[in-house]
Formats: sequence, C-alpha cells, structure tokens
Amino acid sequence: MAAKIFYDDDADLGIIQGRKVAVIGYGSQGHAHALSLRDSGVDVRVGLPEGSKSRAKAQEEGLRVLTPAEAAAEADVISIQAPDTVQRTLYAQDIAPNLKPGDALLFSHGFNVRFGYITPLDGVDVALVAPKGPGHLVRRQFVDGHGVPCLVAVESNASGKALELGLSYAKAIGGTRAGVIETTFAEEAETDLFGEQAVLCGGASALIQAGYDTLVDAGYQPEIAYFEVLHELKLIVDLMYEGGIARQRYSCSDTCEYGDLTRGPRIVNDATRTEMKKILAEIQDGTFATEWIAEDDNGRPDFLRLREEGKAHGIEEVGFKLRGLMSWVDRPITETV
Ligand SMILES: NC(=O)C1=CN([C@@H]2O[C@H](COP(=O)(O)OP(=O)(O)OC[C@H]3O[C@@H](n4cnc5c(N)ncnc54)[C@H](OP(=O)(O)O)[C@@H]3O)[C@@H](O)[C@H]2O)C=CC1
Ligand SMILES: CC[C@](O)(C(C)=O)C(=O)O
Ligand SMILES: [Mg+2]
Ligand SMILES: [Mg+2]
Repeated sequence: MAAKIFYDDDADLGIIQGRKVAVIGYGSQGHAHALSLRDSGVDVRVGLPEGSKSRAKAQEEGLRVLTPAEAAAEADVISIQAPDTVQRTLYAQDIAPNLKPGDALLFSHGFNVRFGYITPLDGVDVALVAPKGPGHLVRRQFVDGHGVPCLVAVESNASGKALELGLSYAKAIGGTRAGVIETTFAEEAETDLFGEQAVLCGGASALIQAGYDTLVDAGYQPEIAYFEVLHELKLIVDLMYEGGIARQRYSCSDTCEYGDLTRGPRIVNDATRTEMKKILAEIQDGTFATEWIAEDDNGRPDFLRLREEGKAHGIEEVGFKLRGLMSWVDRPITETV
C-alpha cells in the first residue's frame, strides 16, 4: 500500500492556533516544538518540574514555564516531550489527573503507548507527531524555512478530528514542509528504535569507531583516520541525502565505486543482516523496552559506563582538536535558537 503523505496544503494551522498547548519537557524535541509552535502563532506554555535545569532556558526565550501538572491543567493539548523513561510516572502523577474530556495528548515517540507503560484515558484524543530527526535540527530547519519529515498516528480519536489536530501541530513545527506520513504508534515505535540502534546511531557509530581503530592500529596517523572515516562521512551522506546512493556513486571515483560495490557487502554481510533481524525481533517482542526500563530503574549502570567508554575513545580527542581548526564545523547545540 502506498504511504499516505501530507504536505502544507493538507494541514490547517488554524486548528492548533485555536488550542492551548502545553509542551512538557524542554530538551532536544521540547524546545524545538515549543519555540516553533510559538513562532507559528500558537498559545504555548512549557511544563517543567521545580528545579529543572531547563527552566532557565525556556524562560530566557520568553516562554511561560509552569509545573507539568499546572501546564496540563491549563492546556487542552498536552505534548509530552520528557524522556521516555520518565513518561509513565509523569503521566500518572501530573497529566492524567488534569486531563479533561476533549483534551488531546500528543507524543513524539510511541514507546510508552506501544509497550504498555501508558494506557491513556478514554475521552481524550491520543496522537503522535514524530519528527524523523534530532530536535535541535528540527528547530534549525524550521528557522531556515525548511522542515524535518514527521510521522503522524492516531491511537484514540475521541473528537473524530485527532488526525487533523496532529497534522496542524506538525505544520506548526515545520513537518508538513517536508512531508508527514500516516502510521500507527506500533510502526513508529518499532521502526524508530530499529533505525537508531542498527543504522543511524548504533550501527554508524560502531562502524566509524571500528574503521578508525583499524587504521590507527595499523600505524596510520589518527588525524588522517579521523578525516577519512568520520569527517568525510558527513560529506558522503550529504550526497546520499540530496540524491540517494546513486548520486554518491556518481560523485565518487570509479575506483571508489568498485570498492564500494565489492567490499561493502563484506562489511554488512549475512551475519550483520542476521543480527539486524535479531535486534528487530527484540524490539518487536518488547525485550528491548523491558531491558531499558529496568536499566533506568536501576540507576543506568551499563548506560553510564558505556557512555563514558565512548567519550574516552581516541577518536573523540582527535576530533575535538581538528574541529577546533574548522570554525564552520562546530555549530553550537542550543535550546535558545
Ligand atoms: N531527541 C530527539 O531528537 C528525539 C526524541 N524523540 C522523543 O521525544 C521525547 C523527548 O526526548 P528528548 O527530546 O530526547 O528528551 P531530552 O532528554 O532532550 O529532554 C527532556 C526534557 O524533559 C525534562 N524533564 C525531565 N523530567 C521531567 C519531568 N518529570 N517532567 C517534565 N519534564 C521533565 C528535562 O528537563 P531537565 O533539564 O530538568 O532534565 C528536559 O527538558 C522522547 O519521547 C523521545 O523518544 C523523538 C524524536 C527524536
Ligand atoms: C535517531 C534517534 C532518534 O530516534 C531521533 C533523533 O530521531 C532519537 O530517539 O533521538
Ligand atoms: Mg527517530
Ligand atoms: Mg528515537
């Protein structure tokens, strides 16, 4: 079945402009949504706990900051942009008690609903507007007049207009400039987790580190290894982003292309594809969700150790030094754009 894709002309900005929106959380996605909603003429407030380090950032941007419970009570569209691991408690303690019939609950990832950590109350619309990109770039693209594609899904359609509401919200954050695909919470949650684990973040980071280690262990200069497997990857991926893998192959040499075609499948081989299927199965049967929630409940010991090991990898120090000599590369990540 062909994907149903919505663009600017398919969405009515007036719907979200007529609602009171609470964005709960002001991190990567939350700041992008809150600022772009405001810039799109929407009545928006931010919900953050007392003592949250994000409060000052939101206030610096002139946004009104309330507690999550106050924001949920005041608004009629509650957009949950807190970390997936805190959402079940946040929903039970601060949001559910303040939901009224006719309200709408929006997510940007289907994790908690798909894996059963949140079962929304009857009588409210429950929808998903999931940007397919990091929040800081969702905001950067919006400001630049572009947009990051989104997925939209409706879990509960109490008003009969939940899809229209989701599309209107997506338009306000720039999503319909790029295209918004209709899906389900399950399809969004499962494909998003697979993409970030196997390809975009897990797969790509492991590939870069392994390539760097291979060159450095063989005696090549770390700076050359960094430029070869990390810096240039962005330039290669830019060509794929602009014109697909075919454009990357067009722009690179025939020597490169022959090596790409014959050696690439030795790196991503049958064993890799088998592992990808196992990773997808662990997502689909809930193994990953259970493991991650338990890890978080236990204080994240493995997560924190692995994060520190990643920061200590040699490629980080070399990259820090080289990026410092290319003023245009290190664009600051900020919540106050
Ligand atoms: N990161 C991304 O680009 C993407 C994220 N998503 C989804 O967006 C959602 C948000 O993720 P992300 O933007 O990465 O989150 P971040 O970790 O970047 O930010 C979380 C924000 O929530 C705040 N927060 C923490 N606890 C609470 C609480 N109890 N109540 C209210 N606010 C709280 C944090 O404040 P403090 O400063 O105090 O920590 C921070 O402002 C998740 O569902 C995620 O899967 C979807 C697409 C991409
Ligand atoms: C790729 C990671 C992501 O899914 C995203 C930026 O889209 C996330 O959860 O951060
Ligand atoms: Mg994603
Ligand atoms: Mg994700």
